[in-house]
Amino acid sequence: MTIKRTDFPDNFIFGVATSSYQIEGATNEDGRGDSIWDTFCREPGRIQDGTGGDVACDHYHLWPQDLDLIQSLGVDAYRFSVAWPRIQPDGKGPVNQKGLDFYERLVDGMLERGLQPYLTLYHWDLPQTLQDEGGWVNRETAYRFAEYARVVAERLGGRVRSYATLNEPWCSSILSYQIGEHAPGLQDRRAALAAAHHLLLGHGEAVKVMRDIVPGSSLGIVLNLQPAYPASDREEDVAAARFADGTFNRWFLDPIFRGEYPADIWDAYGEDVPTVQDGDFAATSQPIDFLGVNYYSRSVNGATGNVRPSESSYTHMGWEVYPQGLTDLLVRINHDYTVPPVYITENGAAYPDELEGGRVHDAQRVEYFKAHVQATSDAVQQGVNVAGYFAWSLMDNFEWAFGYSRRFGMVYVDYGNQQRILKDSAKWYQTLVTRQDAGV
Ligand SMILES: OC[C@@H]1[C@@H](O)[C@H](O)[C@@H](O)c2nc(CNc3ccccc3)cn21
Repeated sequence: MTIKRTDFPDNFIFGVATSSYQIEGATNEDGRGDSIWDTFCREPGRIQDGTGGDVACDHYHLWPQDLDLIQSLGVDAYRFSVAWPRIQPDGKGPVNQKGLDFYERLVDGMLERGLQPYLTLYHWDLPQTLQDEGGWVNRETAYRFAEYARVVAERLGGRVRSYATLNEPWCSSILSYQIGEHAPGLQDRRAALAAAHHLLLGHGEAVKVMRDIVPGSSLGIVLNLQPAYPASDREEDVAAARFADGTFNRWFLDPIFRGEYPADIWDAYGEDVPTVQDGDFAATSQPIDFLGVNYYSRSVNGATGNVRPSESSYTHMGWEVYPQGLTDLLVRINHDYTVPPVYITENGAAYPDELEGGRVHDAQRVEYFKAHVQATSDAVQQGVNVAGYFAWSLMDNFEWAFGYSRRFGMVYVDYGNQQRILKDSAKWYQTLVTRQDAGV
């Protein structure tokens, strides 16, 4: 099998993705306020290597060369996120014009290079001042988010045609307020479920506001979805997989596409369920123009916990390489829900890359991308309306609780001198997207 660009529709978008906190640095520059990640990184023990996003890839200063790099790959689009604390340092009220100016220059730079901007409004960097008032557990934050969305849309609306409200509300709620591995690092399921609800409410309120400001633009949301497979056909394993699917996938898909929470999981959550007010589901489920799917791996669920199939290979994050899971996931959501066009907004892998003679031979990552681009094509062939694929990530960057110890980039970053070096995977992607018939 040789996956080729021509295996996809002519208007299929290939891109690369990043996020503000992971690449920008300049956390104290031009009026930017603190985010919850600046606070979290200062708390001892939170980040595996004790680092933070103060410098990261210094993209705030190196963005022209980084856009040149993206352009050199031959991709159609660039998925990036706007840092709320650069736009409203206190999360509400006064707007920081220098922050808006930065993103205006960045977007103009994309357009000048023929790159389509795919903007994400929120990729986890909540202004700390809002967290001081409860963060996403506070329903008011949903309304502050819609106000922030208005500010961005009013400034960039003439240039940007695609807006995702949230990146991965599961991570911004469950991982952050229940599991506690991400900022703000709380461990309270009731708080996490309230946060999840207010994130989805904020998504809905922001879409409502943006419909008037940027008519004709494509508005959507990005979910991390993970297909759950039972370890065996034993009833208890099947039940474990259904519960995992419910808490990870359906708890977010259902309020967006069905205007309700899944009854089985609602019952399982008992008294921890969120307070739902009249009109909330009308907001969370209003029509959107695309669904972004971040896919990395699957889960294999047993009654006594997750299973790690011994015959599979695993990435540096310990995630199983399972490309079939992407096809299965896309076919399933296309069958179970009435979905708009789908973008794979993130897909990629971390491996312990070695710089050798100025080269990085990341053969495992090349194979990962080939297999998952093929899996995406398989879903298209099975009738799923997939409109694009964004590789995670353009370049190595701050990998949240893992700091800089995990490299996801197709471009290597030497943090000592901020040099960018194309890995073999970047070269493979370049041949794919520029129709040079990349071989398998
Ligand atoms: O971990 C790799 C990327 C991360 O760098 C992105 O900022 C984020 O959007 C992202 N989401 C996932 C998948 N979801 C996930 C699940 C468990 C823990 C952390 C992320 C992977 N990634």
